[in-house]
Amino acid sequence: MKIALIAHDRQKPTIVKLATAYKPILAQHELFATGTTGQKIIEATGLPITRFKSGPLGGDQQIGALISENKMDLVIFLRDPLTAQPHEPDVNALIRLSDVYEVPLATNVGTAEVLLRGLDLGLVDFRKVVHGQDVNSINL
Ligand SMILES: O=C(CO)COP(=O)(O)O
Repeated sequence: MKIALIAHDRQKPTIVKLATAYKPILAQHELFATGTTGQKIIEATGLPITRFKSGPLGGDQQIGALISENKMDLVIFLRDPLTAQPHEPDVNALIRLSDVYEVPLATNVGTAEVLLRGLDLGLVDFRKVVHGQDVNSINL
């Protein structure tokens, strides 16, 4: 599965802790991130991550574009609900596209943990249908 990891500045320590705790699960998947978030996770965990631009410089839009092509299966976006972001329209666009394409999205660490545990249990396998795998070969 393709997983996007994104965090606003005040949430970066949290996403680093999350990625460290769930490294064994994350390591089984293809990881993507916005620029600074990806850098911090790579430094802390050594996980291979494809990094896009920083969020305010278009990174959210780059990930949104992949969502619109069904090339992203799960998004963890730890938003800062208490700080205004200069690129709020990009943040909203990414979340909106996740809803349009029915991509599981966590915007806080509590939901992120549920999603990652669910991913490990195969609960996100419905995404394989999107990728053309025969529905009868998937335990839904
Ligand atoms: O701003 C962001 C998401 O909106 C995250 O970008 P960075 O990971 O580059 O800090």
